[in-house]
Amino acid sequence: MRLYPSMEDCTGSGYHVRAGTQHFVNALKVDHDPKDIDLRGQNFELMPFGSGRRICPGISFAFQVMPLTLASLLRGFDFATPLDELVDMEEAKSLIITRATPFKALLTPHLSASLYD
Ligand code: HEM
Repeated sequence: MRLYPSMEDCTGSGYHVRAGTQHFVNALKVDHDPKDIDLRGQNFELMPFGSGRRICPGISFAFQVMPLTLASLLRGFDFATPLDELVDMEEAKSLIITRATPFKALLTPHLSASLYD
């Protein structure tokens, strides 16, 4: 989605970065009450939208739409795992956090069929 990736060497905060360098932010997990975590990229604990100058420009739109989307899904469907097993939260070894086993969910409509048109 990045419109203008940096194609040349550049300098930021005193660091010289060569063109083509892959850059990863090392987000440290600090134990805070989840409701105190700022998702707008301010405190580096959880940055689903990135941070700084290149932070996701869709962030405000996403904040408006996500609760409605989630509420609609929860209102319209029962969620379960295929064999009713607990969700396996084991993490795979990777640069970013991914699941060791893919997450599978079974959604069952629980409202009258006409409401899903
Ligand atoms: C839950 C929803 C979303 C999440 C979690 C998300 C996450 C992200 C992340 C992590 C980045 C990279 C930021 C960085 O490099 O520092 C990004 C970039 C971007 N996002 Fe989103 N995004 C979401 C929704 C949206 C929406 C709704 C739009 C547009 C309507 C959008 C448009 C963009 C664009 C254009 C960029 C590139 C910005 C740039 O490179 O300067 N995103 N997003």
